Amino acid sequence: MDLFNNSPISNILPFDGDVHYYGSIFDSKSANHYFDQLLKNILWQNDQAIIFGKLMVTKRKVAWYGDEPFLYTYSKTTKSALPWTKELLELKQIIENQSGERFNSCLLNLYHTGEEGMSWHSDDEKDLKKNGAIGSLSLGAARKFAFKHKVTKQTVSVVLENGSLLLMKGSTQSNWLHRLPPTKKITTPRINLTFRTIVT
Ligand SMILES: O=C(O)CCC(=O)C(=O)O
Ligand SMILES: [Fe+2]
Repeated sequence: MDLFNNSPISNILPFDGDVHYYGSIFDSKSANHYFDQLLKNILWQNDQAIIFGKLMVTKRKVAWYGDEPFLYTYSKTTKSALPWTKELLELKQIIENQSGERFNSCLLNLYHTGEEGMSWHSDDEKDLKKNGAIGSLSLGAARKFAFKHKVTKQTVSVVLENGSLLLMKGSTQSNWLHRLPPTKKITTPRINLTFRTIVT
């Protein structure tokens, strides 16, 4: 772990939200270790999405883990959380220590290449704690991540590096959308973990 590169940094949003980019919190050896373990040990499944009113299977893979078999509903599908793996519990602990927040669940995404991304949305489902923090850990290929204000349409973007932590909190999800834009320039995979709090 890089203990010298983790001082709380300033808010990257100009108003109406709180987003902190910590940069890489792991050296590349640990980041690669976690990437390999997660690729192997997570139960990756194709996601479903409603696109132009039609239920489609996405290329991106997802997984859902938590303290309890929490039900999480989005895009009209409901998933029950699987029990934490050893690596996920280690990562949860590290991110809780870094951020000073507590989480009870984690949604994982596997993007095989840059051509897979995620379109504009906010993580404001009713199962999630209102204004709860979301800790986002990125492993593998560096990808651009963008925010767009729901009213002013102002955008802000940040590159999420291998081993990096991004913390979204406060009113961010109420006021801003975010997305992972697709790009043909990146041909290698990326895993993203978003640690969340489900209301119990
Ligand atoms: O892949 C990412 O960095 C973001 C994923 C995301 O926004 C989500 O899972 O809600
Ligand atoms: Fe999200």
